[in-house]
Amino acid sequence: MDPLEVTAVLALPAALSAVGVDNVLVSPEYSLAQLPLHFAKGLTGDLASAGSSGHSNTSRTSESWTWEIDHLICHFLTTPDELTSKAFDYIVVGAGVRAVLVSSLTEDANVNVLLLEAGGVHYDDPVVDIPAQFAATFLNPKYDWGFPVVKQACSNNVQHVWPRGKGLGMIPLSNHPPSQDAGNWVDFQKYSLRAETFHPRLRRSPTRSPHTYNEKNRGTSGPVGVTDPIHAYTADKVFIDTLVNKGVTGAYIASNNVDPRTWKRTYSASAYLHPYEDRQNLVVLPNAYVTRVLWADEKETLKETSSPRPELLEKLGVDAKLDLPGEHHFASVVFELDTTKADHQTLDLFFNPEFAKESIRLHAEGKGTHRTGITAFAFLPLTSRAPEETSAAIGNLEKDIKDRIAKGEIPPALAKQYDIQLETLKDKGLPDMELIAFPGFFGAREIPAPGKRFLSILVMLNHPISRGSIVSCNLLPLPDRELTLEFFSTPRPITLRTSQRSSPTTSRKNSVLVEHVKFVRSLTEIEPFKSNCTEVQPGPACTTDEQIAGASSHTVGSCSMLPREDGGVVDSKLKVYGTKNLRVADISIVPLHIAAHMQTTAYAIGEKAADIVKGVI
Ligand SMILES: Cc1cc2nc3c(=O)[nH]c(=O)nc-3n(C[C@H](O)[C@H](O)[C@H](O)COP(=O)(O)OP(=O)(O)OC[C@H]3O[C@@H](n4cnc5c(N)ncnc54)[C@H](O)[C@@H]3O)c2cc1C
Repeated sequence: MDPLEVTAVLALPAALSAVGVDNVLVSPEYSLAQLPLHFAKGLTGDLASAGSSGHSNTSRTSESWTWEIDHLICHFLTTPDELTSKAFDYIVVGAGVRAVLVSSLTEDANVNVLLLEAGGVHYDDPVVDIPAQFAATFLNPKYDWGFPVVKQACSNNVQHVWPRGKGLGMIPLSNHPPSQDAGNWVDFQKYSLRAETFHPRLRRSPTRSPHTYNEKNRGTSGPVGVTDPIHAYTADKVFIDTLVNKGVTGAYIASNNVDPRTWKRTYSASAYLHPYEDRQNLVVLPNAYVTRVLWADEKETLKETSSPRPELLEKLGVDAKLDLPGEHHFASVVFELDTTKADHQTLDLFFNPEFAKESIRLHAEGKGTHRTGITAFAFLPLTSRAPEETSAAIGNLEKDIKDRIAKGEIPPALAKQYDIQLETLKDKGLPDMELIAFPGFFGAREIPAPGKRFLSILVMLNHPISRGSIVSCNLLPLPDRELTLEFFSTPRPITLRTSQRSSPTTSRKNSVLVEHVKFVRSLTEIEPFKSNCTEVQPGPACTTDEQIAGASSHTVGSCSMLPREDGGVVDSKLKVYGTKNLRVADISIVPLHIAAHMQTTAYAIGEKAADIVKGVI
């Protein structure tokens, strides 16, 4: 069969259906995560209502689609009607990391690019710009799609929600170059350095844990501003000193995507789009939800996203290969801080409207807590928990996987991934467990009484064994998806039998993640955690593994760059197999999870994609 050729995209409203193209870049891959639904309510103070300057707004329901675009924001934004008469060399769908590509392609004034973004524009929006407000975007429909996922018995039938960025430019905050297990390190380093300018901290606080960095791994002239935090929390010191006293290394103060000249966040739209709004060859249309890519022969259509399950896509007349998205599994343990031991200033203070208001005022003067996001992290090898127990557990896991491969329960492509993951888990130098010291309340259950201060330790699994799925249920009028997380299931659970406390019935949930949660709970036996922190969630009443089980964020791999026979969706030039001019250029091409948050990798992908699409490499 001849490769499929893209001729147009179909976006809502219907007026856009005739937009012609030579090339199409498709992205919209959403990551999975579960976050406490109430979380964002408290932290914003009155900021949410102070809110965005209201540049654009779209309300979307399954019945209606409303357009309200404010033309005044900047001239490169346009309306659907203006577009129908134009032809473009490239149509880019989704303005996450693809903003990098758009900026690079439009350097050539002869190349016309249309960028269609389903969300709105957030320039000059304090919720986005102010670093300490990062949590205010979570599950807020203005910034976050917040997809509900299918409830599953293997994760206690909890209703998880899957946050995904919505709007012009991906806006993550904490900045973590991955460990060197991330594939081609030299290539990665080249492109990630190209994206950032690192600003070392202007002033140093000798009493707090220092930020350390290797100059060779920091960029000096890229568009994304990154700095080490001006402000570190007392809770960070409690966290880091406790890990040091426990004898494990890997805790540090991380950098944030913040420009210290303005103390505002930098994100892909502010770095790669806003500065180029006078380019006549760039047309950006926000609030444009792409529903279909139209092929030249008009016989076949491809769903706007993902690499769904063949049997379901058959019903939709869509040809697709594999669906194996992976996810950083996630849980949290919340501790109340004892303020008689130290003046623990945490993000909980934003629950107080007066404090929140004063913080906004201070930020405008370049002062105060609003300049900083999350600061303290630790990346630890699985083996740092309890070396002997852990290596026995990894042995059990390996045996379990091999048995299932022998029974034909695990497809060959996934078996290859498991081989790599098992080697990573065994490696004493590579991190598998990530701990985030969140200076405030970040729990999945009830909101705490006002006035208290908290330290939440977020526990993330860097190399999860489970795989989820994203399945298209219908194409039009609006796309609908079935999102499944499959936490603790691959497809049936793979267990680590390390805990003496676990009975045979509870061992089903005795996953690596649960072991990590137990590690965090055990920190209360060590100083300074011991005197400063009392566990409130999941709380002392929670003693079985089932009760501990949690959820996650950061999905990759729904359009993996792999050989076709291993279930790959794109080739090494980002081209979707079997097509002539359709590419995917975003985090969904990463086939296997890495020990880092994803934005640095996403920017590296964006920078390299620009070289690929322009034919530089
Ligand atoms: C809540 C949350 C917090 C995070 N925090 C961090 C962090 O602190 N540090 C870090 O390193 N990483 C973080 N990440 C991960 C990081 O943000 C993502 O890995 C990264 O944004 C992925 O970039 P992307 O371009 O692939 O996708 P996205 O950034 O999700 O961009 C996809 C874009 O496409 C648009 N879109 C989707 N469907 C359509 C359609 N049909 N038509 C048109 N447009 C469409 C969406 O609205 C969105 O703007 C976080 C992720 C989440 C969800």
